[in-house]
Amino acid sequence: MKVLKFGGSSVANSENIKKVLAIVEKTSKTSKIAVVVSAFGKTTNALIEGAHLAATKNEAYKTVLEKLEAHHFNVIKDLISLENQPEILNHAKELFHQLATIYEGCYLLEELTPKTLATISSFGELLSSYIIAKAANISFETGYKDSREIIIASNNYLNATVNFAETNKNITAYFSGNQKKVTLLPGFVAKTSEGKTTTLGRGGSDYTAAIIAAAVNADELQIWTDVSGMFTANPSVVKQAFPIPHISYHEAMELSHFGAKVIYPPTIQPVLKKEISIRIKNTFKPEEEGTLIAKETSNKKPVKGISHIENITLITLEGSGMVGIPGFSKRLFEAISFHNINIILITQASSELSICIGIADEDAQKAKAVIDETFEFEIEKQKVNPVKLEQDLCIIALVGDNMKNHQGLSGQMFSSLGKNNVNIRAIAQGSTEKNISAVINKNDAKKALNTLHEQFFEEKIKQINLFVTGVGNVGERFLAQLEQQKKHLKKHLKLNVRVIGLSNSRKMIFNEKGIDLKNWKALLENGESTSLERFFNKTKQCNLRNSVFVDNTANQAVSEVYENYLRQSIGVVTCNKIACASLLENYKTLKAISRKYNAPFLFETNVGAGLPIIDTLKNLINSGDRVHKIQAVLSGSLNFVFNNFNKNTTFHDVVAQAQKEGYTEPDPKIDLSGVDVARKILILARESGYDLELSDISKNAFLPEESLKTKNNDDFYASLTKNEAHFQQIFKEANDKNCRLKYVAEFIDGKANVGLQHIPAEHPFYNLEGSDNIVLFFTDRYPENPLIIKGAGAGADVTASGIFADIIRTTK
Ligand SMILES: Nc1ncnc2c1ncn2[C@@H]1O[C@H](COP(=O)(O)OP(=O)(O)O)[C@@H](O)[C@H]1O
Ligand SMILES: N[C@@H](CC(=O)OP(=O)(O)O)C(=O)O
Repeated sequence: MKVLKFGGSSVANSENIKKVLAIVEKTSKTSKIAVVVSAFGKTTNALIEGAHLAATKNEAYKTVLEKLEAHHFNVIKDLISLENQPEILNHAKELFHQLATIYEGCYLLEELTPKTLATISSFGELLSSYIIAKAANISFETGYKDSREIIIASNNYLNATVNFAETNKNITAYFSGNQKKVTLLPGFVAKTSEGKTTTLGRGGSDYTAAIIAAAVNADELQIWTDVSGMFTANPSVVKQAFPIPHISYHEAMELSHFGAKVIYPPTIQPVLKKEISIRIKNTFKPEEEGTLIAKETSNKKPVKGISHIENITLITLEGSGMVGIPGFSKRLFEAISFHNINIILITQASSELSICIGIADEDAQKAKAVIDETFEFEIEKQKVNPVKLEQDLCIIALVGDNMKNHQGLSGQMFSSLGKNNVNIRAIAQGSTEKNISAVINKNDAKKALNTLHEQFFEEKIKQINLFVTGVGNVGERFLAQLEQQKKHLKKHLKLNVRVIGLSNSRKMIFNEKGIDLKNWKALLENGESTSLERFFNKTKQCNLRNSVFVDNTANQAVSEVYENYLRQSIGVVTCNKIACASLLENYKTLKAISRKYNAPFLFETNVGAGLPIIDTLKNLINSGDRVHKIQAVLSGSLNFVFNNFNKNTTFHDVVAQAQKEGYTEPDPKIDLSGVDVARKILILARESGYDLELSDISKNAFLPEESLKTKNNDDFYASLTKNEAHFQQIFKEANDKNCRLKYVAEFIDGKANVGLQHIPAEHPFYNLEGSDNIVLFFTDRYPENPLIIKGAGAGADVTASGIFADIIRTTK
């Protein structure tokens, strides 16, 4: 014999019930079966809500009742042919009439006892089982048995304890005398020995099915629900979660205790003793295998699943008077259990200075009152502090029988949470090591579950969540490259890089599933208005793991918000040089915060666009080398300008061309004044370990004073035209000596300067083409022949590729 249980979601409406009937009919062809059904989805909640409304003198209970009645009548009309409807509708009407009378009693008396609430809740299953049994009978012979006649339980009405001796006798007697292939029974409900209706606790239909399965020694217990098995994590929170094919009783119990709702924890007890296997199946995808729960599993993976319980309060009892005095914990636990408060987690510091327990939020105030009363004397004598409550928490737990045989799992768990700025308030690990639990803030639950899932189940694909600001030349190219490389990154680097937030100076858009990069322009145009603060707040709210803020602007204000991101453990990748070239103190603070919060701060594109200059320098320094001298041509735009400027061109036109090709900063004066090059050599000096300010760098300006003083691009260009003779003179002086003009940056033994130089033909800078950059590092290991890096040092495409490389570096 097999026992099949269909949950509320499986019988939520007539369409679903038809699917259930098909499964029942098919299974009954090969085995005798008992079918346990829950109330139609959400009915129990509605019944309870109606009861509370009635007892608080709120007439809205009538609306709840009307809606329930209408839904049940509609299901009957959908499933049963017209001529058979009257009998069934009449019986349902009779049940609703009884329910209305009980509600009215609560309304008049303004009272709701657990006994009355249990009776009210039982109507969901009584109605559903009756209707489904009648519908089934149309196609195949189906018996019906009211579970209250066979399951006997205590008068703890909302969470009754089963009398197994009586119950098992009743069940075996009933089924041995019943030859029907299919018998339908309501879940959740039972009767006390005095004959009163009682219930087995929320989710108790699973328990009904398990009790029957154990009593009849069933071949299998099948739990049919709306997901294809027990998942590695709650699939509605962790999209990447997948069904666990095979899991042990203990693992399933731990997971369900810690919130994996697919089965109700006590379910396992009766079937475990008899070693009856449980199969979790999906009513809507019956062809999928689901999860098999049995005594042993062949799957030796240490972590089988991750689950969480929401709405937890931590209660801490602490005080110096507790040290070395036996009996404190005993008194605490006795007081708590006497008041029927369930303890979910316990931790005690080995110093014995504090005991900390985790309980459901709804019990918090009661628990505080009980504990304060129990320790009234000690609190008055200041041996123990008044109880401390911390709310809005949740528990996350790693579960697996085999965790005990693997070292370092808790280390991995806590370090990956720490890296993603998830603050851990308490931890507990059972001595059986089947479960490692952590108490964290409720708002971090989604991030924590996804982080742990990635760590323990998705070694292969890592998700990177980008928040990108700036969609100018560089930003646009970056988004295009990302779209183009998406598949490659997934396949070869196992990275799933998604843009979650995107903004320009006016608008922003967010999509937690990832913005469609084929269509970002139109989406952004229709986005909401933005500010740096709003973009940051929204990013913070998303609270996603592996988050990176990408600055593709050259904007001062944007460079001033990096610290906010880093403090949230959100990495920063930027091509904007302003932050790293700002005051030394600020640069050092950003670096320190990046280290403290474990958030990468990467700016490879600050020098030489996509060329690996800063990364190479870091590798030299980290491996113990020392930089003595740097000589470099670091301005792609100035190089382009002086490579193309001669007596046949005008300085104005060449600069305009450089800007058009995307080599200059948005304000070309930043390049031509030498400020941009000064910033770059400053960053290289700082990365080499020298404490320099921008003001320490001497600049040999070649622009006339008048051009330097202009306030906008138009005036700047006009001044270039006006001073054409000055620029031609500069060219002529170099040309007359057979030299080329290069804007050179130098750093020698702690001092830096930038300026235009005459470069002779034999010098390595002489043949530097187009917008190329070159850097010569003279170090302990490269004293005579420098380490040279050379290549295109400006342009949107190469800069975007440098940003790209930094984003990949954040994952290392
Ligand atoms: N680890 C998990 N695996 C599968 N489902 C889970 C898990 N954790 C939580 N759930 C949730 O449990 C739901 C099924 O439980 P429930 O709503 O009680 O079903 P039913 O209506 O069949 O009784 C799923 O839809 C899913 O959202
Ligand atoms: N209907 C009851 C019992 C039950 O087990 O329901 P479900 O199978 O839908 O979780 C409840 O909601 O608690």
